[in-house]
Amino acid sequence: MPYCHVAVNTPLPPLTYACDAPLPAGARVLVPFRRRTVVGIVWCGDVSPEIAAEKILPVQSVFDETPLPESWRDLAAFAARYYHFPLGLTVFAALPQRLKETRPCPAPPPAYLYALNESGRAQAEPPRRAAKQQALWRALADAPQSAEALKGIHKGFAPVLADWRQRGWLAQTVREYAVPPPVRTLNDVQNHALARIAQAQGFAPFLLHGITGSGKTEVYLEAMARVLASGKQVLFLLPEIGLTPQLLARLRRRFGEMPIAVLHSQTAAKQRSDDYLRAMSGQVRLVVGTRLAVFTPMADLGLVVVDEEHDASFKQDSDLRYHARDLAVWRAQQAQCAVVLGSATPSLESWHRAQTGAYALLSLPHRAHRGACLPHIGLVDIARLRRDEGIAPAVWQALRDNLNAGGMSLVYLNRRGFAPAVFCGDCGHTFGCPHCSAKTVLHRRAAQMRCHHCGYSRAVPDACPDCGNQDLTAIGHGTQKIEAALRQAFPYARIFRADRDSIRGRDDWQDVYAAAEAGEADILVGTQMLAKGHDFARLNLVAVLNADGSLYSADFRAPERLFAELMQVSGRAGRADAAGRVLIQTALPHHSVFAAVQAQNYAAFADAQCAERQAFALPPFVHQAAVRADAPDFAQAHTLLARLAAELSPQLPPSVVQTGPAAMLMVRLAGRERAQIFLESPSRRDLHRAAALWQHTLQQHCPAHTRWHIDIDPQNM
Ligand SMILES: Nc1ncnc2c1ncn2[C@@H]1O[C@H](COP(=O)(O)OP(=O)(O)OP(=O)(O)O)[C@@H](O)[C@H]1O
Ligand SMILES: [Zn+2]
Repeated sequence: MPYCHVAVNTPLPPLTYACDAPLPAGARVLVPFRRRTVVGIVWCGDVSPEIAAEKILPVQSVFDETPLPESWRDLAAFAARYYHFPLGLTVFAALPQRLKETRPCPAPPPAYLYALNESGRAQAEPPRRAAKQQALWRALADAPQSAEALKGIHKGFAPVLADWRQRGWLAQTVREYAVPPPVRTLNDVQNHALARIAQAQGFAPFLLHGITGSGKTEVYLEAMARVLASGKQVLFLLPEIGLTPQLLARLRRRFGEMPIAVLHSQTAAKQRSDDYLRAMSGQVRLVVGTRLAVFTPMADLGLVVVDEEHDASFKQDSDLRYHARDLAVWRAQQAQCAVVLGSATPSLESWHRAQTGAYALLSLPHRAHRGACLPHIGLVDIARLRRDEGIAPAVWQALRDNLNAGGMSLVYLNRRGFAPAVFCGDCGHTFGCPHCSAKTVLHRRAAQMRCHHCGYSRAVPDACPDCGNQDLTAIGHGTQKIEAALRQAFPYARIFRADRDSIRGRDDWQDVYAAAEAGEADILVGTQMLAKGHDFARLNLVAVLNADGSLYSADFRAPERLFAELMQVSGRAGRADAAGRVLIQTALPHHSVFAAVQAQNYAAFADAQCAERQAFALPPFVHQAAVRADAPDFAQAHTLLARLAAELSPQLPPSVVQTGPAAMLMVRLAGRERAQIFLESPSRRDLHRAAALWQHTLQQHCPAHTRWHIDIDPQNM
């Protein structure tokens, strides 16, 4: 009897089942597991059993679906190995919801074109009184028609079409999509970058470093167009908030009716599995999405693009802690195609690779729109200044002047809610989250105090729980409070706020965009949502209200992140004809990050940071892994790691340095306290050996109250 290995959604390695005939690897099956029936993916279709044959249960049923291709299985296997995460869990993390369910998930039918065939033409037209049917008939006699086109002629076309097809009057062909001609001509530097990408043979990683507004997106679009025109597939990854209606509209403009799979966490389950399967079968050639889209099976991948490659949202911070950019590069290598990582402020990891020659560097040093230049960046020292509603007098003045002159302004702060802290002026009581080492944030409209880390919320207290004082003070400013202050100061201005509270669905975005794009907004107030990727011609003033927060952080990536954030948001100003101006409020105007931001010289900043990282033996000069444990009580997590560290230390490869255990920067999260150990080595192989050792040990020695995980290339401390 044949046996197979099946990956199921558990930490166990693939399990052995019996089957009637060898099964194709990648097939979706139902298998009995712990007295339930679960979905599994056949990992090896024909194996010899390692356990007694009578103990092996049979596969219950095999879905009649196309198996997941080998390239996809290799990707999942690689991710499981690299991130030291169980294969079964990795496989299921990479599948869309519908494919994890115990029912068939048929592939959606391809898009067809319909036309009358010989026998159809031989029939009489429908009678005149059925005017709509007659219109359908004529269209079908005229030329092949898509379902959308027919719907435009007659909303109720479907039953009519079905009837005619049944009578054998119709021919149907799978619809082919051509790539429309380019919308605009690229400038010389864009063309140069495009040519390098287009000429690449085999695996070819590029770092496209282009300042904000330099036309990187246009380069991606043209590189994508060439690959799509050749019939191959393209994977285009963007950060969580880069997937805006504006970008989708740009893709539509460039690629016309060509189907695009758009995959992100908010895509409806049915749509996601449909798109997934369409990409797998090659029906859809262009896949656009956030980090999870990196797992889309694509049979004929010809190009991978990662926009804003430095963005932290490409790294998943739970379960399978993968970095979508890094997996994207791996996929390009697997498919032997080009991969373009683009950014105005590349991650130091990618920059370093471009410096050492591992990636080819392409540069777009100027803004693309003729006449647009980089904005002027000014610092507003707020250490000694009195601020009114969190805004310095110079910034108020600039906003007022710009409003009077008919300009559009963006007020940026990285803090949603009304006020970041509420406290009691009498006894000093502050309102922390009971589950995290964080303060709760006041959301005034919802009349709640919320924790932005775990989602805890409570009603706004009437009085201080310690001393009964009813006069509680809200300190600091969130987007809601700033919006209120701006509305009061400029009652006639058209003000829009965009943050995760005000923007829930696509329509909310659409409203803000439509207004901003049409130049019908005077002031935009918002968080990172507004900082990235947008291109509003009238926007000529950016005010950054709180830039300093992260400079007090102990995370060595803080300056890199702040620089990127400030360059991004500054980059929204002056992208078209209006000259741009940026004002950054800071209490630390002499900090070196601000000098670099003012100079708007990424290369100089990156080289200085790299020199520092090298001196302190930090990434990208060493590779890191974090081993973390969390428990109800810090001591439990700490003790476990300390004990195992002492045990494992003599077994580690000599190049691996092990530090800790120490508390995570935010110790308490959602009721658990967290400790971590860092493993560092200049050798990837040694690091992986050490991580495997830890994984193996923790699997055997972790007490029930403690959870653990390994984070390879951790981005958070
Ligand atoms: N060759 C060109 N000729 C004229 N205008 C161009 C050209 N390329 C791009 N643009 C325009 O310049 C602006 C910036 O282009 P694009 O959005 O592609 O830049 P980007 O580098 O992707 O921007 P960012 O990273 O800041 O989001 C857009 O308004 C775009 O339409
Ligand atoms: Zn919390």
